[in-house]
Amino acid sequence: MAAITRLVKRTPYLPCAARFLSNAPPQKERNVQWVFLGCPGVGKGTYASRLCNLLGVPHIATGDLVRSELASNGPLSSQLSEIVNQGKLVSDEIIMSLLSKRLADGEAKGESGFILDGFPRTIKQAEILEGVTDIDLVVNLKIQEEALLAKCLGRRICNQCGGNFNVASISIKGENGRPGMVMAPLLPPAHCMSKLVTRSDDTEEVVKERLRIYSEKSQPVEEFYRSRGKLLEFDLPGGIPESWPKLLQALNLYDYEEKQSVAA
Ligand SMILES: Nc1ncnc2c1ncn2[C@@H]1O[C@H](COP(=O)(O)OP(=O)(O)O)[C@@H](O)[C@H]1O
Repeated sequence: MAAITRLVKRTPYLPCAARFLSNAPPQKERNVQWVFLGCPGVGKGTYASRLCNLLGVPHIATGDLVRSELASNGPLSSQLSEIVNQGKLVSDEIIMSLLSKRLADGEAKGESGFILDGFPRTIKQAEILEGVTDIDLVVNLKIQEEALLAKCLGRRICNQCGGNFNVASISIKGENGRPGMVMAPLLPPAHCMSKLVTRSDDTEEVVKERLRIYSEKSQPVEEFYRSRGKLLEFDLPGGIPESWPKLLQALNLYDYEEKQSVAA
């Protein structure tokens, strides 16, 4: 984490989304350092990568780092493949080493700021992160539990362009005061259709284990950040068309997106 430590020492931080957009005179600003938390399948990757495009910061997903290490057939590959395909968590040491390397590579390329997705996933990881840098904001994405399994099982990746899609069509009836929810599938363009693959850890058995591990090991991380006043809870009201504008509003970024699209 040397890269991240140096990064922080050089630059003061903006503590939250509202400050990020405030009209206060610019300080020596650095880009946002945000974290996305949420159960497997909730949509962390989708919303984190959209926000990263908007804010011009890298989207760093530790799941992607693990998958690319696996695909490299390096010394850790067989150990990682067993852990990931059982739905277990990779050790904190391995994750910290993959993440430090990713941050150092980014820093060498001149990256500043980030949105972390899938990290921290344990209290130990949150403590290590807190020891080396300031996180401005932690977004805790939530969705009705019934939708999670279907969303994970519907995930598809295009093995050519790497795009993420979802073939699940979700419709949950509202009852006992709980609102209903409809989520249309997120289908790929025609040229990706025949190249869709499913992640090897997105089987029903493994997803259920990942959800169990999330509540045991990762849910306490929500409280870690809540107690520090950094947690923004966000209940996804539906699919991207309903959720994206509301997320921007919650982050005080609605006008920012409009200004960016006018400038483009
Ligand atoms: N921060 C982390 N700590 C430990 N293991 C991780 C971490 N991030 C990713 N992994 C490993 O990579 C797998 C895939 O992660 P990810 O793509 O984030 O999946 P999910 O869809 O469950 O959010 C996890 O099940 C776990 O084995």
